[in-house]
Parts: sequence; structure tokens; C-alpha cells
Amino acid sequence: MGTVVDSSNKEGSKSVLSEKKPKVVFVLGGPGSGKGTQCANIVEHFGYTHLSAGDLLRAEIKSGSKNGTMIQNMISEGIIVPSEVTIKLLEKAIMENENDKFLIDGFPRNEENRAAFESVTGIIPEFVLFFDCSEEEMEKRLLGRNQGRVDDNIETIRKRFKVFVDSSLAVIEYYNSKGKVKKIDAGKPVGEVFEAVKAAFAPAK
Ligand SMILES: Nc1ncnc2c1ncn2[C@@H]1O[C@H](COP(=O)(O)OP(=O)(O)O)[C@@H](O)[C@H]1O
Ligand SMILES: Nc1ccn([C@@H]2O[C@H](COP(=O)(O)OP(=O)(O)O)[C@@H](O)[C@H]2O)c(=O)n1
Ligand SMILES: [Mg+2]
Repeated sequence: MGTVVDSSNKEGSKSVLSEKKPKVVFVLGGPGSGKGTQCANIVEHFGYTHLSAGDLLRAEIKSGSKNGTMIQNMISEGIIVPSEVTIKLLEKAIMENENDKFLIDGFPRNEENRAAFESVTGIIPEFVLFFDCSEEEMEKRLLGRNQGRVDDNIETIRKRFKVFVDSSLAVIEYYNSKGKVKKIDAGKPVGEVFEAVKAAFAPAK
């Protein structure tokens, strides 16, 4: 352990990221909207490193960390883990990677995530990709995902949709008000969605 994360991050203390100043794109959208799928494509084409907040939390459970049981319970209920836990995992993943550009997938998921990340790391995203997809389509995809996830059952899926509408949409609205959101119609087939994603990453003229 040791070098990577400053576990204190109290007010006034600097984030471990303040030196690195990575370029960040937030990838947001409802559960099953295709964030992970498209991030894999973006990594191939544009050389970003993909960090999924959900994957980092699931890895933390597997590692047997002291927070594991709490995270497991929250994921099973579809609720959002406290920011300080998720932000530490993101900081660590960024610091451990040589790359200087990152896709942060599934974070920030509520106003607390957003404000804490900004104040702790000082990082403002280059832009925000928003995968817009109907609940009907997302539900169909999640029920067919087959990754053995504890939260891909109809009961938890409904809770996750409610959390998305009640808490996560506000983050997208916040960035929209800053002119940072690139909205993608994510209800189409994977290849068509990626065409729109590529256009979002194309250098501004
Ligand atoms: N455009 C698409 N059309 C149909 N199925 C898709 C599409 N994008 C992703 N999927 C499938 O839907 C499921 C959820 O996709 P995923 O990328 O894990 O979404 P998210 O990370 O937003 O929850 C996966 O099984 C994936 O293969
Ligand atoms: N910023 C985040 C991201 C995920 N999570 C938790 O992890 C779960 C799964 O997130 P995910 O991003 O892997 O889910 P999908 O949107 O990919 O289906 C969420 O329902 C939350 O319980 C969180 O607490 N905070
Ligand atoms: Mg995902």
C-alpha cells in the first residue's frame, strides 16, 4: 500500500491528483444504457483508460476490504455508496496508471459524488457523455446481461431506475447547464451508438 492514496483528504489537504492533472470524461446514463460497452470501444479508438466506479467497488468487495460488506449491501439494494469510498478508489486507480486521460464510467451518480470529487481532486471534466435510453430497453438489456451481478434482478433494477431518476439525472442537468453534456441516443444498436460517440470525441473544429 503506502504511496498511493492520502487517506486523510481532510479539508485543506491536497488531493494526490493535484500534481497529475489528468484529463477526465464522465460517462453517465441509466443502468444498462451501454456505458461499459461503449467505454471499451472508446479505449480502443481514443487511448483513454476506462475506470468503472461499479467495477472498482465490486473489486473492493472481492479484495476483502473492511468496507466490503457495506459496499455489497448497498450494491444489492441499488443505492449509492458514500463518495469518500468511491473517490478514494478512483484516485488510487488514476495514480496507479501512467495514462493521463480517463473515462470515468458511472460516476458521479449524485450531487454528493459530483461536489465531493470536484472539491477533493480539483478535476473538472472535459465533457460528459450522456447515454440516453428508455427504461424498457435498459431493463431488457440488464435482464440479459448475464454477468452474475447481484443487482441485475428485476426488483433491484427497479430500485436502480428510481435512484437514477431521483439522484443521477440532477448531475447530468448540472453539467448541461455548464454546456458540458454530449447526449447520445443509446437505444440504437452498439455500432450506431459508437458512431455518435466517435463524433463526440472528434476534435472540435
Ligand atoms: N446498444 C446496445 N444494444 C443492445 N444491447 C446492448 C447495447 N449496448 C450494450 N448492450 C448490452 O446491454 C447490457 C448492458 O450494457 P453495459 O455496457 O454493461 O451497460 P451499463 O454499463 O450502462 O450498465 C450488456 O449485456 C451489453 O452487452
Ligand atoms: N458512483 C457510483 C457507482 C456505482 N455505485 C454502486 O454500484 C452499483 C453498480 O454500478 P454500475 O455502474 O456498475 O452499474 P451499471 O450502470 O453499469 O449497470 C450501483 O447501483 C451502486 O450501488 C455507487 O454506489 N456509486
Ligand atoms: Mg456498467
